[in-house]
Amino acid sequence: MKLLVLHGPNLNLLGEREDAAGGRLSDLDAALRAKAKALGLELTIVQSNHEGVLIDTLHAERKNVEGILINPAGLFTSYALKEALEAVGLPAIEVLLKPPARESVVAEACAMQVLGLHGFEPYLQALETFSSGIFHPAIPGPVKTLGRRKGKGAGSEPEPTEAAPRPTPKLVGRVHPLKGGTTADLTRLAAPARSLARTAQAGGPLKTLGRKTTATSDAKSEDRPGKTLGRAPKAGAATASDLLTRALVRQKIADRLAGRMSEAELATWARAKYQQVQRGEPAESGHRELLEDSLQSLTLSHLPATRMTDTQLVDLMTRLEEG
Ligand SMILES: O=C1C[C@@](O)(C(=O)O)C[C@@H](O)[C@@H]1O
Repeated sequence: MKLLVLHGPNLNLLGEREDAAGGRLSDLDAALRAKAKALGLELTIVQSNHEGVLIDTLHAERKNVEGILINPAGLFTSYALKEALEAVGLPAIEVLLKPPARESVVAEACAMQVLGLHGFEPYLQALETFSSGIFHPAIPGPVKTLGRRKGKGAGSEPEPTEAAPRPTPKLVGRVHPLKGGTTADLTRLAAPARSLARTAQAGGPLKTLGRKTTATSDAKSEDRPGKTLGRAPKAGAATASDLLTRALVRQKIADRLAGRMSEAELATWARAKYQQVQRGEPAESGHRELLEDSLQSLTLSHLPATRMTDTQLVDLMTRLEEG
């Protein structure tokens, strides 16, 4: 598998501008090449301080590679980079050695985001995720198995046909572990990627990476028995009309199917809702996992590589009805 690795502005000074535990950019590239060799991946690595060069590289390499690993660095809020990734339509993972000061826009066009605190681990993690085959069309994705654990081996699923879309990969919850987080929090970001790969290989529903990264969200995000639907958990939190329910998601999908909402609007809504739930806002009791999985699929449903057809949207509505 061939991958494009993009390093954004100032990463040429990695290890010089700050005390980076992992070393300099040349060390990072050496570590990436060694890991890629071990995993049987081929890398094209480009660093640039210029947004346009990064975009031109994406365009130029789009037919030569099957995936993109990008650290946009200070360009993490670039809509131009985000749109370039969307235009290219390849599975992408955003890697940031340190969590950014604010939400990454580039992450909106990526299937996953891997954040780190020390060393080059998030980059290596991303390579492992690519090599797990999770983005490969032969692996059945959660569009079919969402919310239902079939326990089948990947080999028992039929190969997707030309018409069948690629599996929907999962997001790393766009988390900010530095806000009150510790190194231990970040270790928890690394572990689920391995479990995700294993789950993908087993053909089961994919796990969320980086979900529940802080103690607070851990505590809040569990479904508590007896929790009343629609009760606002605290002042300033979600109101009943904001509450994430299966009916609400079904309504949004219906709006999209009826043309009242565009593909991109549905994806943006799903992303925002997913983030709210990750921050601990309530979801319909007993259905949190199905709702989170549905939002993750919808978040990616407008991207070429992971687009959901109308039939799949209807199928998802049915699962939400049954679930
Ligand atoms: O330049 C960088 C480095 C970075 O991309 C990282 O990988 O830690 C994080 C960005 O927020 C910052 O602008």
